[in-house]
Amino acid sequence: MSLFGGNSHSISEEEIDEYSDGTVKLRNSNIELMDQDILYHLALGSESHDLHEMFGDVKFVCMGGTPKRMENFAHFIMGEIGYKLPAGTKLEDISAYSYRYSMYKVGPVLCVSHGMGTPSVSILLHELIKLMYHAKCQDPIFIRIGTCGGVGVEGGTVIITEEALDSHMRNAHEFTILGKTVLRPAKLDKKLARELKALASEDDPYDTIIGKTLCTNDFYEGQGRLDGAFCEFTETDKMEYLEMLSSKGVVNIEMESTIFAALTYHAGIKAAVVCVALLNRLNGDQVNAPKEVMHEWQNRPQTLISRYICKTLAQKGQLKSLSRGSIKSPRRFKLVQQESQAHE
Ligand SMILES: O=P(O)(O)O[C@H]1O[C@H](CO)[C@@H](O)[C@H]1O
Ligand SMILES: O=c1cc[nH]c(=O)[nH]1
Repeated sequence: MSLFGGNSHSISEEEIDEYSDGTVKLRNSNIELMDQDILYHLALGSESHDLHEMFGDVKFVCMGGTPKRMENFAHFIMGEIGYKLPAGTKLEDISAYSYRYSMYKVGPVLCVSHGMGTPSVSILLHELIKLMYHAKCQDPIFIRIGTCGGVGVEGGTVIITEEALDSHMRNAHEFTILGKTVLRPAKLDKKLARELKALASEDDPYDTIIGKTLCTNDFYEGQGRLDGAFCEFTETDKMEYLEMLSSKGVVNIEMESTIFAALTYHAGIKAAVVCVALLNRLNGDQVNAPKEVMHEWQNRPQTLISRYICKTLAQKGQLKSLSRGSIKSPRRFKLVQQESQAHE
């Protein structure tokens, strides 16, 4: 019997046909009937802003927990794809006046902070999916660039999620809608995950692996930590739990992957989750690596995603046009191309 019973709505073959022009179709007919759609938490609206003009060229929507990480990523990707801002302008936080999320646009790349945990990511995804719809974006890809705890995996390792599991080990996300439980499949794009893995280089001074990710609703008790304000289990209980996770192929734990996978899949949008481990949970609970070390670690998923974006744009012949003739780091990109071809 299907995990999703009668209340799930996974995409059928006919529905996939709906997406064949590449634009994002909303599965909510109410939106079309509204005079305007206010994307409240992004400080944008379908009448107050020309969303097609502002965002119609977006191809990659990259998300991560903190505003600073996403601002850094925006600057980094700008250099990598050689994007030049119009003269006299600087990178601005488009959603600054929402005081909720931060959003930066670098040509076809949107960089958005999502906060911590399911409710925060869920609200953002509803509004970003509607933004893609209003802007008539074609085939956007959503990528979460995060941090996590490794399970048998050392700090600094980059982990690409192949399957997101909830705390009951289901490849699904549980919603409560009108007081009823609705389970939706939490499917990420397997081909995209493999493509990302192929962009890891043997010269990278760290490992990049693919595995299952456990998504929890809490950082402390929910992830089996002994160091929260409360703890009603023993160290032995914790280790048995982590070993059980490991025996089922779980390599990391974080807090957004199932909702991210479930909502993007429900919208027919290809998605991936790439996180760097901040510690190996088999060795402890406290995140105590030095700040500079953690900062460098957090660049690693960004490097992988940048390789993917550069490769995709180059394949479409769009890399040079972004920089109006000058690719800032051609040597680096050539290297990346060689690496990915070698892996293919
Ligand atoms: O680094 P980010 O993207 O915030 O993700 C991870 O870090 C937070 C916990 O510290 C959780 O949101 C978890 O999923
Ligand atoms: O252990 C960790 C580290 C980062 N993020 C998490 O959710 N858990």
